[in-house]
Amino acid sequence: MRFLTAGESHGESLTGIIEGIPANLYIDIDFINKELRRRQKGFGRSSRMKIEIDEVNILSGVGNGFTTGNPITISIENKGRNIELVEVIKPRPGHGDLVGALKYNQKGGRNILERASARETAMRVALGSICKLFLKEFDIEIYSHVINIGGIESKTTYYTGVEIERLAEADKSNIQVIDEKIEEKMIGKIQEAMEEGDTLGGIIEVIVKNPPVGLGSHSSWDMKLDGKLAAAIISIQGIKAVEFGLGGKASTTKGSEFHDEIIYDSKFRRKTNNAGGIEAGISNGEDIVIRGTMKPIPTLKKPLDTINIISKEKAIAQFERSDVCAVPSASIVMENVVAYIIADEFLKKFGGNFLEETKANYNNYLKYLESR
Ligand SMILES: Cc1cc2nc3c(=O)[nH]c(=O)nc-3n(C[C@H](O)[C@H](O)[C@H](O)COP(=O)(O)O)c2cc1C
Ligand SMILES: C=C(O[C@@H]1CC(C(=O)O)=C[C@@H](OP(=O)(O)O)[C@H]1O)C(=O)O
Repeated sequence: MRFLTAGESHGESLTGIIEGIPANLYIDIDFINKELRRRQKGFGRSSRMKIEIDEVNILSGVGNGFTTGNPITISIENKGRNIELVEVIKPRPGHGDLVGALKYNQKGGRNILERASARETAMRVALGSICKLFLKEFDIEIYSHVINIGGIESKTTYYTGVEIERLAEADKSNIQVIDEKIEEKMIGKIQEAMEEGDTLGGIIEVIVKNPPVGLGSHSSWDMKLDGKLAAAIISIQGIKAVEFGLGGKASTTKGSEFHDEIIYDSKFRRKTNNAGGIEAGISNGEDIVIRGTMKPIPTLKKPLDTINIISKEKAIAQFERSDVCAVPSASIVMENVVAYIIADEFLKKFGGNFLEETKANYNNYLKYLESR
């Protein structure tokens, strides 16, 4: 598979093309639009989220509700495009304004931020949700929840014992968190930052339920599933760290505690899941558990010091309408970016130009696994 997105934050619309989804997959447009709305929620987002009501328009690759095997083109209108676009000559530390203006020989940061902006993630969610629909055909589901905002923590799923069944509950919350009491505290923390003219980041956990053994490969660096997932997640605006399973805690855990002992219970399983479901770049059949850390939003109402690109004099960074915290939205983006990588690897392994063919290949593989 491959995909491409195009479109500026305040341009006419966003466009995306995804190629390689097999024919005969039912495209539930309501599901895609619901994913887009999930991405827009969250206390701490700017007024832009009240202007945009993201909805897809499918322009190719789908007929009578089913994929045809042709490239699928999607567009999403930018309802928030009618604002005055001023040049950004007092670049914001942490955004793309200065680096982009220098690299592309632009007077200021406007043309850069228009594309660096996380508006682009609306299209990645739309395309990723097609991948989610594909994965659902194989009972693979992807969940996320926010486990930290500005230092306020919620339990991680897999080693502190939050039952995996509760993951869907995060959707009921305004900020994609499982625990209501923690939700209140997190909202309080965002409110505080808002009043101080500051911003916040946090940590997101994504769980892939029911992946088969064998996605990705150990055999070359660019075929490893963890490497592909990490690259895709780090490419989300603002994400600065990615970890799998126990992640950073691996450095302080003994081998005897870290590694997941192998058991056999009609199939090969693990007693624990500290590896986060991937060993040697290959999924091991346990849930895939990934965390992404998001930095605080770079645009501050109480701006940081910077330098005027034209005069080279000291200045304070330009402020324009901005989110204070977008971790809940990034959580939905992360789910969908993960969906693309998992679907891509799934198709690399099982192939098929039409859904029934992929299913037959998959069922054959499951039979083979049973025989091991
Ligand atoms: C959902 C989402 C919303 C964001 N909203 C803003 C915002 O309103 N203002 C801002 O300065 N940055 C925002 N960001 C982060 C910037 O887009 C990002 O920091 C910038 O493009 C630079 O990229 P980098 O942080 O990956 O280096 C947002 C990120 C995400 C994922
Ligand atoms: C538009 C979205 O997010 C935007 C991401 C963003 C940035 O700099 O990344 C800056 C803000 O844009 P604006 O200045 O127009 O309010 C966010 O609202 C979106 O998520 O759909």
